[in-house]
This record gives sequence, C-alpha cells and structure tokens, in this order.
Amino acid sequence: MKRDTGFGEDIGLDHFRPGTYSPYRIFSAEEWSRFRADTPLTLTADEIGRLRSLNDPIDVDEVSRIYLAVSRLLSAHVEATQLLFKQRTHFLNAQNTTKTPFVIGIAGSVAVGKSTTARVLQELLKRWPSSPKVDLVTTDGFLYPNATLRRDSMMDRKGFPESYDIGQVLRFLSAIKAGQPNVQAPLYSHLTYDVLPGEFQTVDRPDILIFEGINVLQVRALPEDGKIVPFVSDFFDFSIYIDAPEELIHKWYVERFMRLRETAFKNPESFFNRYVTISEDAARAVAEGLWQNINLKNLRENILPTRPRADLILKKGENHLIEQVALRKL
Ligand SMILES: Nc1ncnc2c1ncn2[C@@H]1O[C@H](COP(=O)(O)OP(=O)(O)OP(=O)(O)O)[C@@H](O)[C@H]1O
Ligand SMILES: CC(C)(CO)[C@@H](O)C(=O)NCCC(=O)O
Repeated sequence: MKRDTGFGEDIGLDHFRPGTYSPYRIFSAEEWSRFRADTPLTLTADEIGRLRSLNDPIDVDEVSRIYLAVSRLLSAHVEATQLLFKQRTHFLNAQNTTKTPFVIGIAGSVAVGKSTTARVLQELLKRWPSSPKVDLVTTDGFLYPNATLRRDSMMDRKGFPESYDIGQVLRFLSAIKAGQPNVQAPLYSHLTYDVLPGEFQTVDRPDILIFEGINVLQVRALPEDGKIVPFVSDFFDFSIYIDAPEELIHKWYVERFMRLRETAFKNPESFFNRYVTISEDAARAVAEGLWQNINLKNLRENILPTRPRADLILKKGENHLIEQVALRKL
C-alpha cells in the first residue's frame, strides 16, 4: 500500500520518484515504538540512573519510545555479523582469525544531537549480551589543529571536509577493522576549541565502535591517477543520520551557545570566554554569525547531501522528539 508520509519527498531522494519507489521504509514514531512490544525492552532503575548520569537532557520516555527499538535493531545486526564470522571461520577451517568491532557511523548537522544520541545508544547497546564493550569516538579529534587552519586561512571552514585529516581517519578505521589492539584516536577540546596535542583515546578491540561526526558519510572525489580510495563509510557496518528541520537545528545551536555562555565559557581557558562579558544581544549575534556563515553552509553543502547514504534516518521535531524513522529496506 502506498503511504504518503511526506518524508519520502523530503529526504533528498527525488531521483527515486517518491511515492513510486523509495529505498526506505518510513515509520511514524508511534509505529516505530511498537517494535519494543515483543521483547522485554524496559529500562531497569540502574540503567535509567546511568543514562541520567550522562547529564544529557534526553527524556527517559523518549529512550523507551524510540531508542530502545533502535538498539534492538542494531543488536540484531551485531549478532548476525558475529554469527556469520563464526560460521565463516568454521567453514574455512581458519585459525587465528581476529574478531573485529562492529562499526556504527552517526552523521548529521552540528548541534542536531549526534553526541547525545551516540552516548544514549552506547549505554543501551552495552546491555545486550553480544556487545558488552561499546566505545565511542568523535571525528572532532581528526580536525587539523587551529594553527594549521589559521595558516591556511581555514578557521571559518572548521567542520568542512577540507578541515579534517581524512588520511588519519582512514588509517584509524583500517586499524580498528583489522582488529588491532590499543588503537589511538586523537582528541579535541571544545574548551580550547582545538585538538589536544599528544592526547589520545585508546580503543582496544570493543564489540562495537560508534564513530560520530558531521562528515562520516561524506565521499571524496576519486583521484585522477585512478587509485582506489576508500570512503570512511566503507568501514561501517551500519550508519545513522540524525535529521531535523534547519530552523530547529538553528535554534538548538544558538540555545546551546547561550547556555554554554552561562557555564563552560566562563572558564578563563575557554576559547569563547571573550563572549561572557559582552551583552546578551551581542553574544547572540556571534552565535547567529557562526551558524549562518559556517555551520548552516556546511549543512547545506556537505552534510545534508549525505543523508540518502544512511541505513537509518531519525527525524526530529520540536524538543528533539523523534517524529519519523526511515529504515533502508534490506
Ligand atoms: N535527545 C535530546 N533531547 C533533548 N536535548 C537534546 C537531545 N539531543 C541533543 N540535545 C541538545 O541539543 C544540543 C546539541 O546536542 P549535541 O551536542 O549532542 O549535538 P551534536 O550534533 O553532537 O553537536 P556538535 O556537532 O556540535 O558536536 C545540546 O544542547 C544538547 O543538550
Ligand atoms: C567541531 C565542529 C566542527 C563539529 O563538532 C563544530 O562544533 C564547530 O566547531 N564548528 C565551527 C563553527 C562553530 O564554532 O560552531
């Protein structure tokens, strides 16, 4: 039965002639929430406590309504992949094969809620017996240092494809997928607004790696010398795009900036400390400028076009509540 949800037209898949064929099956939040009915998908008090301790504003009802079913779907993929690995090892009579992490990519605009979603999914995925160890890495650490961005006049291009050391990203993911122990990921500080020189996060053979960032579904132009270059997403077993109307993300970005002005920016070491003493209106104008000139441009030019590459699209409305879910048909 053809259903007109309005979402198909909206997800950048015009060439699929929406309404006729879409690679996605679209669910309303209510339909999606029913997927938890057939398994004991309730949160224990302990889990609710752990989610609260993340200090994210996410509502526990929203976790039960939407994210539990997402974690169940992901866990089914993890289990199927692990089983396939076992059977292949047996079939090939192979020895010394290394189990490699299941890699989940999370993409979407600046301030759409990627980090929050990633932290919640990390907590939820840990409760499944097949994946007790779930690590989370963000692509922020793979940005070039500010000194390099300044030298190349790219400070207003932070977050654009050219501001990341993509070779370093690919080397990191290759090492993860090769099952190497103690792989190091560089770290970024939102306090200093710069990468942390010589500081790393160690990723040691987790069951799942969540790799989160605005650029994770981007593709690169093929080099003219005919060499094959991998895309970041070649290393993903599953990818999620967090979506929301532009105007809402805009609002969330400015609200977060104004909230940080009352908290983190007050730290004298904060890159944004200078905006604590200016008037509220002037600070709001700074946030508006950063949104319009950098993050919105980047969303339109480089992030939104990657949405049709995701396996799962979570579309938010007011208050970050998920309104629609689009799942790629297998
Ligand atoms: N599910 C949610 N419920 C309520 N608030 C949320 C939710 N997700 C994110 N937020 C709020 O929205 C803002 C942006 O979220 P977050 O920092 O997770 O975004 P992000 O996509 O990781 O951004 P960036 O790319 O800048 O790191 C934050 O103020 C966060 O607290
Ligand atoms: C580090 C990124 C690119 C992504 O998280 C983003 O938070 C950022 O710094 N964007 C540049 C413009 C701004 O300061 O919002």
